Amino acid sequence: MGRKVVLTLHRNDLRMHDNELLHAAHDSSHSDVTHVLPLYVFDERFVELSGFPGYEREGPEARTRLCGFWRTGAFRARFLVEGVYDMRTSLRQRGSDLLLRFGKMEKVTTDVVKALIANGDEVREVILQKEVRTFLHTVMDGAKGLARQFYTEELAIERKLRKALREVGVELRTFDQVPLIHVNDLPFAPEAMPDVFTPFRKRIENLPRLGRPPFPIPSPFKPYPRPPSDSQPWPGYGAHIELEHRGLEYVLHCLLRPLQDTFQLRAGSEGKNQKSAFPYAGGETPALERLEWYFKEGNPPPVARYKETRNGLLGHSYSTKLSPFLAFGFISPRLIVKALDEYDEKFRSTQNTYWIRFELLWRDYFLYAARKFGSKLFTLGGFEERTDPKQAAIKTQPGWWKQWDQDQPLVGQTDKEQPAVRWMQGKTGVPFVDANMAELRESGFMSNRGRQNVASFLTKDLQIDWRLGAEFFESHLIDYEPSNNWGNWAYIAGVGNDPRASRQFNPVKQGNDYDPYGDYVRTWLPQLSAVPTNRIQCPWILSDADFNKYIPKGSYPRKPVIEQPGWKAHYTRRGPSKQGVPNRNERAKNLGPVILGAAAAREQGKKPNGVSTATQTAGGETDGSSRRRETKLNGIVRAEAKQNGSGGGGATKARYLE
Ligand SMILES: Cc1cc2nc3c(=O)[nH]c(=O)nc-3n(C[C@H](O)[C@H](O)[C@H](O)COP(=O)(O)OP(=O)(O)OC[C@H]3O[C@@H](n4cnc5c(N)ncnc54)[C@H](O)[C@@H]3O)c2cc1C
Repeated sequence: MGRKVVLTLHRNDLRMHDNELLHAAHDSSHSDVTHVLPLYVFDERFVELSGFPGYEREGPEARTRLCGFWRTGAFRARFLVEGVYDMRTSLRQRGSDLLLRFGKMEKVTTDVVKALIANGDEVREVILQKEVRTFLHTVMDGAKGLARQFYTEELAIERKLRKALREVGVELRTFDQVPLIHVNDLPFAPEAMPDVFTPFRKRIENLPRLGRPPFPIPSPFKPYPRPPSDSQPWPGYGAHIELEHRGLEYVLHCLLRPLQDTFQLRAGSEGKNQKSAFPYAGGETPALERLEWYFKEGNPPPVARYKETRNGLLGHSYSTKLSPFLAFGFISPRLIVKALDEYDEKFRSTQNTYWIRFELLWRDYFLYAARKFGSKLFTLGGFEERTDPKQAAIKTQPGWWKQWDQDQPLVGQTDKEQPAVRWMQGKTGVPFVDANMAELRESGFMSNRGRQNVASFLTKDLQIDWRLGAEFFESHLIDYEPSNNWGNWAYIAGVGNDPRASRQFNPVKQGNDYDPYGDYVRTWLPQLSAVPTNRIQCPWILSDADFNKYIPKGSYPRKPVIEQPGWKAHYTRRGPSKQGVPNRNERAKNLGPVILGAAAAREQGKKPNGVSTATQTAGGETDGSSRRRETKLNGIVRAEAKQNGSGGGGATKARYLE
């Protein structure tokens, strides 16, 4: 008699705990199912597969759309492979397995289903995690007055898969399990969610509970359907017997092989950087170890200091470091909330746990905002094209953003490279920015504080198209998640949902505040090790003699790529500057028509209003430090972020925060 099989197709849900796919495949509605086949497909659209001998790609290389960076850089590729093999081990320990294949997800899956059917098996259904951005998006075409519909990339793939499976008589079932708050539990229709974070958060916080309880791990596991014979394995690239046996290192080697180009260091190919703030391997096992360590190790455990340490830069203990695990679904957000609840219960303290929940709501906020605004997540004018079309029109005028001229070859001299290139290389000459970029390039991680600073520097100081930054992060970050990355970038660039679009960071002040002894800069820019602490954030003000004395020749730019007047007050650390010229996003709010004129002038090759574009953001500074008001609500300490490091979202009267 043929086997009755359910196929669970895994993407960013590579875990045993709280996995609705595995739960559904084993639950009572499938009591007559005899086998479960878990499948993972390395999809050529997201990960470059040309390093596998004999692999024939169907589509183009897995590169980002605008800048052509590898979509999955070396650190994330390693992290992913580690996680996939970790899940495979866990499944094998339970008598199951994980089938690994390479290609296009919809094609590979359908081929496996066909092979099962040809073998006389009955395929009951294929189960898949629904990605949040799986929806149809309607856009009005202004010129033609027509409504045009776009598929998100995820929806396009899901539709193709559903169609191909239907043709062989098999249904696809999807489950929503990426956000903490299930879509059906939202206190508003997803398309009517509040545009701004604070009202979104407040509505969610009024729910009776934050997220559903996690699903248990199925026990026992239904057996894995072995192929008819070793000589006839399940189809698809990867069926090759050698690949099956060579394992993780071989797969990794093939994935890393093509990932060498100008801005991609040999990152990841040599394993973990000892200095990294994220020293973990990928997978559910390390994720659970981290959770355990963070919530239980020591008395009190690290979670007890989250609020005070979350803006740290060095070492792994300063924040939860759960984002990379969340991005691949190695850990479920509901399990994190369970750990938070248990901690609250045990220690009767909600101070720190509140702030972790708060941050997790930022994650949900960006996930749902991406769903609401669809393709606007990736457009130059961002969400603002829908929320404030007039502002968006100003900010999408030609000349508003500078571009990276990719045809211009590298000149090999730092101070002559294009500003975009200096930013990517971590050679802007502004140590706090460069140290963060070095950390990203050499470890695949960067703190939230660092991300805000380098993003602000690229978009507000250098005025470069923010999508370059988003794509660079997409390529390099191990915790890359589309909605959270692009949403945060748009937010900082002033085209997202930040009610205060003028948010701008002063990297000298930020360096003084968050790296007061220069330890962080010295860790990632060892060539600056000998620079005295009072000059470590602004080495350009050293005399020539001192610069040459402290910094090895040619190892660091003599001058920063840009110097803002507002930084000067912080060279001598006299405290925060009160002066400031509004940055251009602020001007866009107040002086839209003037800037429109300026943009037009720039297009004609003139300097707008006699001001060079480089100085238009002069003086703007945002510290981003916490200004929180804590109130008691329902017996729980709640905190209002007037302005917080991750973009508190609350309106504030101060133009520049100290
Ligand atoms: C320009 C920019 C790009 C970013 N790109 C990503 C990305 O691709 N993927 C990603 O997961 N996060 C991204 N973030 C958000 C944030 O920087 C990281 O989630 C955070 O640094 C991860 O470290 P952690 O897990 O120790 O965070 P913690 O401080 O411990 O926070 C706990 C969790 O809350 C969530 N969280 C915290 N801050 C934010 C935030 N600002 N937005 C959304 N969720 C948040 C994360 O899931 C995080 O794991 C980006 C932020 C900026 C400014």
